[in-house]
Amino acid sequence: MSPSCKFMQCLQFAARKHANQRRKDIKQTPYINHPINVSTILSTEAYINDEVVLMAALLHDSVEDTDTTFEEIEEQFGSEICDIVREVTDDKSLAKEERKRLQIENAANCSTKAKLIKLADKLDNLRDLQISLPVGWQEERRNEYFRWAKKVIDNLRGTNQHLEDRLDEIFIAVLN
Ligand SMILES: Nc1nc2c(ncn2[C@@H]2O[C@H](COP(=O)(O)OP(=O)(O)O)[C@@H](OP(=O)(O)OP(=O)(O)O)[C@H]2O)c(=O)[nH]1
Ligand SMILES: [Mn+2]
Repeated sequence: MSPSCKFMQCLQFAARKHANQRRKDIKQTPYINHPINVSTILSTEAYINDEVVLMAALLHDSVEDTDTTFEEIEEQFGSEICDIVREVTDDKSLAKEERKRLQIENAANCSTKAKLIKLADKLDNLRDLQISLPVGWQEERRNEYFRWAKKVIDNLRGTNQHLEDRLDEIFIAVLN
């Protein structure tokens, strides 16, 4: 199976939008590696072949973290993908504590497609955290992220056993 023309355009769009952004690690990894990882995890580890999900994964942080608007996404990639991106986008106008609380509270009410992206997003972030501490973070902040992520994941269960198993392996290794 080869990726569709639409999928490749989506990859280009996400790469352009995240072009000047870096991850928080010491190596300043290009940010686009993370949306690519999330889409790849869904394809290779969760066995998802629905391109709507794989494309929404590429776009999942574009509105939250770049100048991308939902209107742009809807115009370029359609309303179904746009609605999924909307579901996985935090409202940055809210205080961080409130955003984190809402992720836990709203997780169970998401669509299955949005839940898949949330599972893969957390899995990639937790893997990064296992490898290294983001610049400026102390050990306690990493532990707090692990504890919070488990609360979000606990409200997403029953969505994809492959991803939930990978996440549980991490929680067993890092939480007591
Ligand atoms: N582990 C890790 N995370 C990094 C790194 N660079 C950037 N991030 C991003 O940081 C976010 C987690 O950090 P927080 O302090 O909790 O959130 P904040 O950036 O919104 O303030 C994640 O956002 P997110 O994808 O929107 O997910 P989430 O906020 O739903 O967890 C993650 O993608 C890195 O090097 N390692
Ligand atoms: Mn993300």
